Amino acid sequence: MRYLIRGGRVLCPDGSLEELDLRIDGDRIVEMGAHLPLTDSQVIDARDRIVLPGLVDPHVHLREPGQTAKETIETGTKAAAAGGFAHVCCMPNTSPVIDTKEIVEAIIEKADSYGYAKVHPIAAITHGLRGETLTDFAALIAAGAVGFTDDGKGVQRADVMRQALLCAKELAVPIVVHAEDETLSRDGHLHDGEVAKELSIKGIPSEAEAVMIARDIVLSEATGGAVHFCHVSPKSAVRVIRDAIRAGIPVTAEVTPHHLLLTQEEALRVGAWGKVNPPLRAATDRAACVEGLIDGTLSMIATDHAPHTAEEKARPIEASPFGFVGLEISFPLMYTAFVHSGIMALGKLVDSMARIPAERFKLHAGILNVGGYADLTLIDPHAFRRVDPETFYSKGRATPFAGRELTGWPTLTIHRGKIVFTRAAKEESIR
Ligand SMILES: NC(=O)N[C@@H](CC(=O)O)C(=O)O
Ligand SMILES: [Zn+2]
Ligand SMILES: [Zn+2]
Repeated sequence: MRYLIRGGRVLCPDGSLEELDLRIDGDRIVEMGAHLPLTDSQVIDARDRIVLPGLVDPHVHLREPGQTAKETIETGTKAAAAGGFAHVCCMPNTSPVIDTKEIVEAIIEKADSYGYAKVHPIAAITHGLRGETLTDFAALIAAGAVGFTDDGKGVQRADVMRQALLCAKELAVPIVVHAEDETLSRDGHLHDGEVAKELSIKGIPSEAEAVMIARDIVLSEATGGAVHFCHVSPKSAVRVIRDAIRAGIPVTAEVTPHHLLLTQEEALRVGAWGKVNPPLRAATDRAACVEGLIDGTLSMIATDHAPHTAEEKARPIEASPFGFVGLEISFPLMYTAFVHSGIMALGKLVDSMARIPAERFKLHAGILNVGGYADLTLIDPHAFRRVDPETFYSKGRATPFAGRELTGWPTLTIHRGKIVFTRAAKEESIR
């Protein structure tokens, strides 16, 4: 199949927007230029659209194998396509845990058979996420794993983390850190602040996250093993990561749209739909995350898409699991808050949502160029729509952003030369 994507403003690798046509042949971009001839290609009208590289999300939970009432590889990758993502890294806290090469291979194969988006498993650091013995990193990488994490839990033992970093250095992959010291976080449900106090709910202090980040920076420096910090949320953590990067220690970090845009007060408004780990914190923490995004300390945006069933997220806060969905609204959330508002250049946002995560996990993705894979996303920078969880492809419905008016919605997603998502024209602007 040949497509001619015509008349759009294309985000070029140097960050500029240029009115260019793109030709796709098979799974590749074969031509980019002004006013390309039709030559037996099917036209995709991209006037009034911005053309971006397919986005890359370094942190999603697809829940397969084992938790298919929450999500499946099929529904999760459909949600990715609807959010403009061509690549997602999936987390290993499934059941069974992604700790064998057979499970890694099965996930990749299944995702490829659907073809909505590429899935790159991040395998477990330790068997069963028990925090004790390392998995077979080399075998898991050979099967397609792009990093290692015990996400959902922090690796409590420093000796185990040091060993993991030594192996990671040897194999040139990052250790992806969910930072949570359980001696400080245990039994907590919300940020340890005013709202938790008001609701008489046990809190999770910022230090539970920051002390483990500080520990792993020290271990990264000592071993030379690379660390990627997940979903950074407290001010203290942003500061120590910034210092570590300045000191040349091989660390990177991601931040979520929810930690950039929301605070602990959400619990009063949306209850368990705003319960997430790490928790939505204080206004000073949120401001520090924004500062970290702007200055490049937090160089990647991750959704931490964490679907649960409607029943689970309808429970009272203390009985509900941590996490909510994000894939289908992450780009419009970020675009509206940071680009439409004039705070950040589009090129920088897309770097943080495509090029930089692709580089970190060595994915062939994240920029538009001739000869590269035809993974791309058309964005409507004009229309405003409200977030309506009922329209999600994900099985998850919970999000504290329900009802928000956003712009910058993906209207068409192409993955490996195939159209994998189009937004229905009837979903027109509300403004
Ligand atoms: N973020 C969450 O609140 N939940 C995640 C686990 C995690 O990312 O730590 C989940 O798997 O549900
Ligand atoms: Zn986590
Ligand atoms: Zn996660």
